[in-house]
Amino acid sequence: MIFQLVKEHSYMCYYVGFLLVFLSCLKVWTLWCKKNKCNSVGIPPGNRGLPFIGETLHFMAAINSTKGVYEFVRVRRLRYGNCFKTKLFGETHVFISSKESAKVILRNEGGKFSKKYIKSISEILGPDSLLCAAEQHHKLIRSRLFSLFSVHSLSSFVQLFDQLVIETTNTWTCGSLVIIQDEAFKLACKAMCKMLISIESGHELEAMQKNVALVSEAMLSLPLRIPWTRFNKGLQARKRIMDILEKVINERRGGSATSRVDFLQQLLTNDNKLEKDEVTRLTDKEIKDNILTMIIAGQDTIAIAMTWMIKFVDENQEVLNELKKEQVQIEEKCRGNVYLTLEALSEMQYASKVVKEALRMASVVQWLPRLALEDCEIEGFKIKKGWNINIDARSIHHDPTIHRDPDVFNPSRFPNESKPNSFLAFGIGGRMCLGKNMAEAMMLVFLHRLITNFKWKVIDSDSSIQKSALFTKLKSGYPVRLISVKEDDTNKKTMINVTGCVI
Ligand code: HEM
Repeated sequence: MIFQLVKEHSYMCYYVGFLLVFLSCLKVWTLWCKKNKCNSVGIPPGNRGLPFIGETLHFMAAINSTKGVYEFVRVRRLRYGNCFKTKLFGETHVFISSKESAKVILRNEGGKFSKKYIKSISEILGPDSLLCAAEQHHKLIRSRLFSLFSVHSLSSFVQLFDQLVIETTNTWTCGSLVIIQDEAFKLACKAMCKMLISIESGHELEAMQKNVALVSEAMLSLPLRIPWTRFNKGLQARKRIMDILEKVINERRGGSATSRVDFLQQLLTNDNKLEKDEVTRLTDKEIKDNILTMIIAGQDTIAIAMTWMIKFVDENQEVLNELKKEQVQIEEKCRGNVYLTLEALSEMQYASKVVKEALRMASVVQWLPRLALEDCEIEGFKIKKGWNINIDARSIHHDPTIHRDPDVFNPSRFPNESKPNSFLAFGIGGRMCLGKNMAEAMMLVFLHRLITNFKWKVIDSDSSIQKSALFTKLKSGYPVRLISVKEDDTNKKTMINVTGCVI
C-alpha cells in the first residue's frame, strides 16, 4: 500500500527529501553561527564567510579585478576598522593597520611572531627561502646572505646597474614608444642575473626572464597542482630555474668559472672556508632557493616601484622641475666619470626624497605577513596561536594622522614626517628587506638617466592594477613617447627642438 502511495505521489517524496536536507543544513548553519558567536567574544570583528572556504572567493575575485587585491583589504578596513579578521584558504587572517602594533609585531621583541606566507607564495619560493624560513633557520640564512650586501658590493653594483641602464637607454631614440614597466622589469632581471650568477645575455638570460615571469605570476594563485593552472605553470618554471642553478653550481664546484665575481661564487667560496659539518654551511638547496628568492624579491618590486615613481613625478611637474635642477647639476659634476658612483648617489638629496615618497605612495608590498606563535592580545583583541597576522603597510602609509595629505605626492614631507615605524616599504626589524640600499640605488640611477636624457609624453595614464599581480603593478605598464634631450656642440645641455619628433 505504501509502495503504491509512493509510486503515485513520487513528486511528494522529492519535496519531503528536499525539505529534510534543507532543514538539516539550516540546523548545521545555525549551530555553526552560534558556535562562532560564542567564540567571538573579544576577537577582532570581521566576516569568516562560508564554512571551510571563508572569504577565499571574495579574495580571489579581488585578485582578478583591476582594482587589485588590496581592494579586498580596503573595503573590510573601512567596514570593521584598524583590526579585522577574515578566513582565507581555510586559515584565519587578521589585518592590522596601526603603526604601534606594526612595531610590536614586526620588531618581534617578545619572539611571539614568525613569518608566514600563503601557500602559493611559500611553495613557489621554496621552504629554504629567506622570505619564508622560520626564526632559527631564518637567522642562519640571513647571516650568510647579509655579507653579500656590503657597501663594497653596493658600490660595484651601482656601476653595473648604471652600465645596463645606459646600454638600454642608448637604444631609445627620439620619438620611440617605451613601456616603462617592461623596460624596468628587463633591466632589473638582467641586473639580478648578472649580480647573482653572472648570467648576462643570450639563451640562458632569456630562459631566466621567461621563467621568472611565470614564477611571479603564480605567486598569487589557487595552489592547485593541476596542469595548465597558473600555479602549476609557476611550479614548472621554478623547477627549470632550479635546474639552471644546479648546473651552474655543479660547474663551479667542478672548478670551472670559479673566477666569477658574483653572489653565488661568494657563497660557495665562503662555504669552502667552513668545516664540512659546520652548521652555518648552506646546502645547495638553500643556496638555490635563496638565489631564486633574490631574483624574485629584487625584480618585480623594483620594476613596479620605478614605474610608479615616474608616474608620480610626471603628474607633479613642480617636483619634476626641482628634480631636473638637481640631476643636471650632478651630471655636470660627474662629467669625468663614465658611470655613477655611490658618492654621486649620496648627493641626490631631493631625488632620495622622491624615491621614498614614491615608495610610500605606491606601497608596492601592501602588507607584511606574520604568524602568531602563541595566544596574545593586539589592539585590545584576542589573537589565537596559529593565526596569520598581516600588517597593512598601505593603510599606514596613507593614514592622515601620520602623513599630512597622504594622497598628495610631496617628497618634501621627508625628513619631517619620518616618524618611527610609519614607513614600511621595506619592512622593519629582523626581517627587513636585505636589498633596501640596492633598491634605492637602482631607483636613483634610473631616475637620473631618464631625467637627464629624456623628456616624455604619457600615452596611457590609467591607474588600473594588473590582474593576478602580487604587487601593485600598473596594468598599462605606463607607456610613454620619448623625446631626447641632447648635448649641443658646446657641451652644454639643451632641450632638443621637438619639432620633427613624432609625439
Ligand atoms: C623597491 C624595491 C623593493 C621593495 C619595495 C622591497 C620590499 C621588501 C619587503 C616589504 C620585504 C619583507 C619585509 C617583511 O616582511 O618584514 C622584503 C624582504 C626581502 N627583500 Fe626586498 N624589496 C625591494 C627590493 C629588493 C631587492 C633589490 C632585493 C635584493 C636582491 C631584495 C631582497 C629581499 C630579501 C632577500 C628579503 C627577505 C629578508 C628577510 O626575510 O630577512 N629586495 N623586501
